[in-house]
Amino acid sequence: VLGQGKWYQLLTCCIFGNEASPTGNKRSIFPCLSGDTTTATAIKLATCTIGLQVSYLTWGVLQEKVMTHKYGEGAQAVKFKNSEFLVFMNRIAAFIVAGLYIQITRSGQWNGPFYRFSFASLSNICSSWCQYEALRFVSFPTQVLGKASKMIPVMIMGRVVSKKTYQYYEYVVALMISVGVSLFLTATGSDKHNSTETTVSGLILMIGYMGFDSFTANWQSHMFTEYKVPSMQMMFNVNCFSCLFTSVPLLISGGMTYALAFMMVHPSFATHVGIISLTSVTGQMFIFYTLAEFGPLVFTTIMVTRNMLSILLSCIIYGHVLTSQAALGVSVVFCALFLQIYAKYRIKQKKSQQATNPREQSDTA
Ligand SMILES: Nc1ncnc2c1ncn2[C@@H]1O[C@H](COP(=O)(O)OS(=O)(=O)O)[C@@H](OP(=O)(O)O)[C@H]1O
Repeated sequence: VLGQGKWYQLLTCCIFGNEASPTGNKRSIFPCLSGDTTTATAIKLATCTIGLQVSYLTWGVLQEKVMTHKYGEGAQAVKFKNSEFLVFMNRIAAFIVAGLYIQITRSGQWNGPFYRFSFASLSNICSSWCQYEALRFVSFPTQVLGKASKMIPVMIMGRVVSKKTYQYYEYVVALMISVGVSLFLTATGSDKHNSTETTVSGLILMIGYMGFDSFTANWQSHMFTEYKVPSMQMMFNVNCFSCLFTSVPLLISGGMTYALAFMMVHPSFATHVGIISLTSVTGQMFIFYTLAEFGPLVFTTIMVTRNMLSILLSCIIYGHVLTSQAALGVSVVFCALFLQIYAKYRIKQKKSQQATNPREQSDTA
């Protein structure tokens, strides 16, 4: 009787999960983007890049505005001082949207043990915490510069988490992108006004950020391949744990009461938070779609080149001239991306040649 009860089923699903459906993660968030041809893959990749760029560009600008803008009039104007609340709002919005999507499309497919999603949630929260804490010891531009080399830890973590092996050219590409983005960011003045001295604590927190961040993407990718988890279920499950992990400290510290009272007094703050959460939701939809379709390395490449592309775009729009160092940085990054595409094409060509050759031999025989 116990073995057939609803609660028993729920418990086993949480611990062991359901059996993976063979079409699991093929149920895409963006059903219009289907197909495996080169053109279809290129369209998917372009959509992921644009989606991540637009979402996180708007998100970044608004988040900075909310944290630096003073709400209220004259001498009574005050700044909002609780970044943890913004992280919580982003997670709860993502949780609600993913839940509504699953409910409306009736696509609930509970693949994989539920508790295993908590690992990605915990490491994501830890990476966010390290990132915000590091800003007390290193300047924001220095942090952005440090993140430029994030592809290498993602590759190392890929070996640890999923025993993934990378080709030599992929390490070369990662190194070239790290160097190119760093060259570009230092040339465009992104590392000027470095008022905060970089300390050992800052360095340790940045290493912590890289470790947790690379674990998150690799673990999610592992869950996608191992259990065929659909992207929206990943978003729902990870954010379910994240809501729990972020709300408890907020409630204990009184941050939740402070933030809700701030919202009541300054309705424009509530509007800003709503818009940030919305951009965070679209950002997460693109994160999980990109991870499911292309894996953690491509996802990190898009995120790493994100800052450079946005500065480059503003230079093009406003007609700013790039310094020779910045131009060199952009050239190195584009050469690396070209090298990656070319190497993948050559490998694919070699594989198809190897597959067709035996048939040709048997035909002639
Ligand atoms: N894999 C994965 N899963 C879920 N969420 C993720 C993931 N990677 C990045 N993020 C969230 O995206 C926000 C921007 O992250 P980063 O600052 O690390 O991005 S960047 O690499 O510097 O561009 C940031 O959001 P906040 O935590 O709300 O600040 C990250 O938590």
